[in-house]
Amino acid sequence: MGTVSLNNKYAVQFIEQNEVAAVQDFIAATHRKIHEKTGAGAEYLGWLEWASNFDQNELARIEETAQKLRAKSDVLIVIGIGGSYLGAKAVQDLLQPSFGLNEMDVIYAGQNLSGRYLEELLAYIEGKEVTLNVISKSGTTTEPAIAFRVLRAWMQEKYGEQAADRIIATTDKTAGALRKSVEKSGYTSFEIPSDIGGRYSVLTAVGLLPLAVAGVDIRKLVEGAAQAEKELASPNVFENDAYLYAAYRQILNARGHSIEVMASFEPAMAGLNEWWKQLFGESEGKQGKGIFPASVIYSTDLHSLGQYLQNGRRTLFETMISFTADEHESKIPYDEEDGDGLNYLADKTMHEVNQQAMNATALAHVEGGVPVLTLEVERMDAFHTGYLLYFFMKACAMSAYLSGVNPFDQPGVELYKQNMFELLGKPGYEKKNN
Ligand SMILES: O=P(O)(O)OC[C@H]1O[C@H](O)[C@H](O)[C@@H](O)[C@@H]1O
Repeated sequence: MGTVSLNNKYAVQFIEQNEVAAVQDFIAATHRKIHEKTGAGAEYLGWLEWASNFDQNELARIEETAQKLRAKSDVLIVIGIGGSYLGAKAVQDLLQPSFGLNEMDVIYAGQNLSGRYLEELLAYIEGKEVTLNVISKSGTTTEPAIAFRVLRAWMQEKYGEQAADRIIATTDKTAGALRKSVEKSGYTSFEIPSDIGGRYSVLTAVGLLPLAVAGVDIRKLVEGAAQAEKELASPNVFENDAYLYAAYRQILNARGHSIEVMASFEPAMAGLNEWWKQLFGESEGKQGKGIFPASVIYSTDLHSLGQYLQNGRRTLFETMISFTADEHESKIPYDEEDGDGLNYLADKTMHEVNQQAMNATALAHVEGGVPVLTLEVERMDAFHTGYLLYFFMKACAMSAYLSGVNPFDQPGVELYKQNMFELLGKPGYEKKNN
C-alpha cells in the first residue's frame, strides 16, 4: 500500500476490474510517453523529477530569504493568480491553524480585480511592516500586475529607496515585464523553471518561498513529493494508484459521469480543493472534453449541496479524501442529564464520528447512483501534503493524455484576456467588442 492509496470499495458496483485491466496497455504506453517526454506538451514535464533532484543551493536560498523576510515583516503579501498562488494558499490552509494568526501573516493579492478587496488589504497593512512576493510566470498577467503597481507605490511611499529590499519577484528567467523590473530595480528574484507550468509549480520557489515564510517545513513537503515519485513510478495500473485514479476517472467519464466532486470532511482542505480544480480544469478542459472539477466540504455542504448529490442529475462521481490517523484528542463528553441524547457517543473522538459521517455519506451516495472513490491519506502534515500534490499532478497528466488532450497548455484562458484588453482600450488591440 502506498503513502496515499485509492480505495474503490464504494465504486466496485460501477466499475469492473476487467475494465481497468483493459486500459493497462494504454496506461503503459502513456507512462512511456510521460517518462520519455514524447507526448504533447512534453517540454513542460520539469515537475516530474523535480523533487528528487531538488537543487540544494536553491532550497537553502529559499530558506535564507524566508528568514530575512520573517525578520523584517509583520505581513508578507503574495501577489499572484492561478498557479502562481493557489499552491501556496492550499498548503498554508491545510497545514496551519484554522483560527488566529500564524507565526507569520501571509496574505494574498492580485488574484482578483476587486477594489473593495484591495482597499481593505491596504487598510489592514496600515502601520505594519510589509514585504511583497510578486509571482508571475509570464510576468504579464493583468490582475497581479495591477496589484503590484498599487502595492509597490504603497511600499515606495512607506519605505522610499528601501522598498526594493522588501520586494521579491518570482518569474521566468528571461521573459516578461516582471523580469525587466527585476533587472531595473534590483529586486531579489527566483526563477520559475521554463519547463514547469504554473499549475505544476507549487514545489518550486513559487510555492516554497511563501510557505517557508509562513513557517511550513518545506523540506518535508519536497521529501513527500520525492517519495511519491518513487512510489508512483510503475507503469502498471494495479501498482500505481495515481494511474488507477486516472483510469477510474476516465472510465466513469466515458459512462456519463462527467463531473467529479472532490469531497473532504476537513475544512482545512478548502484551499487544496481550489488548487486541484485549477490543475484538472486547465489540464483537461479543452477540445470539448474534460471532467468538470467541483468540490465540497462536508459536513457543511451536506446541508446545502447534499440534496443534489443524493438525488439530482446522475452525471457525478465523487472522490473523498480520508485522513486515517486519529490525531486529535477531542472527545464527545459524557453528560449526566443526557438531555440531547448524545451519551451513546460519549468518549468517542471527533475523528471517529467524522469517519462514520464519511462512510454514511458514501453509502448514501452509492445508493443514489454516485460512484465514490476514496483517497486514503494518513495525516495532514507537510510530508503527506507533498506526496498528495505529486499524486494529483501525476494522475492529472495521465488522465489528460488518456482523454486525448495536452495536459500542459491552456489555450482557452486567452480569450477573456484579449477581450479585456480590447474593452479597456489597451493600445494595439482592436475593438471588436465595442
Ligand atoms: O503566473 P502567470 O503567468 O501570471 O499566470 C497565472 C495564471 O494565468 C492564467 O490563469 C493561466 O491559465 C494559469 O495557468 C496561470 O497559472
